[in-house]
Amino acid sequence: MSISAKPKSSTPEAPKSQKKRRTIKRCSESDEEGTEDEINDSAKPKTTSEITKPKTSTIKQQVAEESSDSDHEDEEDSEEDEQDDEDEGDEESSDDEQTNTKKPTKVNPLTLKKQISTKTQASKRRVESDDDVAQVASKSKKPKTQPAASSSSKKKTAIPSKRRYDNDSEDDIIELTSKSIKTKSKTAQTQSAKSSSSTLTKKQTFKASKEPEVETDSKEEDSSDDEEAPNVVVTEHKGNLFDAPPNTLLLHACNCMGVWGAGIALALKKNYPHHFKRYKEHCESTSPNLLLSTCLLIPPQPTGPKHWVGCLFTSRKYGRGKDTKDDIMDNTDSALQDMLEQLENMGDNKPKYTWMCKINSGSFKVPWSQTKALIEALTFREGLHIQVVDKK
Ligand SMILES: Nc1ncnc2c1ncn2[C@@H]1O[C@H](COP(=O)(O)OP(=O)(O)OC[C@H]2O[C@H](OP(=O)(O)O)[C@H](O)[C@@H]2O)[C@@H](O)[C@H]1O
Repeated sequence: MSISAKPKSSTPEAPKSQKKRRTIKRCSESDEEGTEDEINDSAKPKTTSEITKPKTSTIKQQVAEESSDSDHEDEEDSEEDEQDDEDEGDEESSDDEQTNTKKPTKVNPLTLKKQISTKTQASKRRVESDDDVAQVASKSKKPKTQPAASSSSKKKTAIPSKRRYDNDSEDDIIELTSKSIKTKSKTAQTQSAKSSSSTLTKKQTFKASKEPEVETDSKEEDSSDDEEAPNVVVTEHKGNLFDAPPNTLLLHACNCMGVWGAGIALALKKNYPHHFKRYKEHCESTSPNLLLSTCLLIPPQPTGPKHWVGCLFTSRKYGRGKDTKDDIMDNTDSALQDMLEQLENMGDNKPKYTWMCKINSGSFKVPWSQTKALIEALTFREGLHIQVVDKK
């Protein structure tokens, strides 16, 4: 099977030479709450391998960064100050250097779509492959600039995940009838039906509308590789992210420093203290370099809103030490793909809905249109509708 590497750039000649891929342990593994353990035992997905996913992240050799964010709480300032000691140069010089040493990240949506589709399909097989390793297993370098790279160059490493699911919470969840979601989903399906005849037209279909597989066994793998997964569908509306129905995944962008100190992250910290605790513990137990470009899915907690919180590690630091826009986009792409892989491996235990704020568009200062285009270029075999909610 030929696996195409995910293109991270329209300029293949400019490899992101300083990036490496690593494997990290999922956050859920670090859960120490007895209740959660019990829940996990009782609500364990069908097989361990189903909740085992290849963990990937991109390590960026830390070019001179500095961060001196003063917008955060004292304890967070302290943390950042510690990090500042590791940094050198000011924000501008850091950005300049990063810009000079890293490739542009403009993505060709069509190329990306095709290659991501292939990658996603390949990743599931990798989960069951041979590479179960310890928490910090080295990974092959992510071939972000080699669209035609061989499968070995993008090989991921499967990590046994002890992901926990709050079965009680899910039992409590009422079958929701989010009219807007259903209406938009139907619209997406309709659009898909109209566009399905053209391979060049972006598909917006969900699994329910997927045509039955008729391939023979011998061709099953090849046909799976060739099968074009539907694009992730994004719709937007005004509102409060926290008004999502139960069993919704709330996605937001995070730094890797264990700090939710501003913007929607701060609001999450106040409204979802247990989720924040999980996030913080995860950051404290894992190197920022390993967290970057990954996604942490925190299930509903025993108390508080029955929401999942999805932390997309799109920047290593925050404030003035945040990554460049190009790097944030790059990291966002990888983190979202990581999220999709996890969702796929969850099977029926995945969150029912997915809501997102306009990630990266606040503190991280990346125009929302760029992030949105990136998300819409993603594909997901089971189909995914992300409702973007913004207060403004
Ligand atoms: N209740 C609500 N419902 C719906 N939308 C809401 C909302 N509240 C705010 N928004 C909008 O949500 C978007 C994102 O804006 P944000 O600045 O928050 O996030 P971002 O992704 O640019 O940056 C991430 C870093 O910001 C944080 O703070 P620190 O790094 O600690 O400094 C993190 O920790 C990360 O590191 C903006 O459109 C806001 O209008």
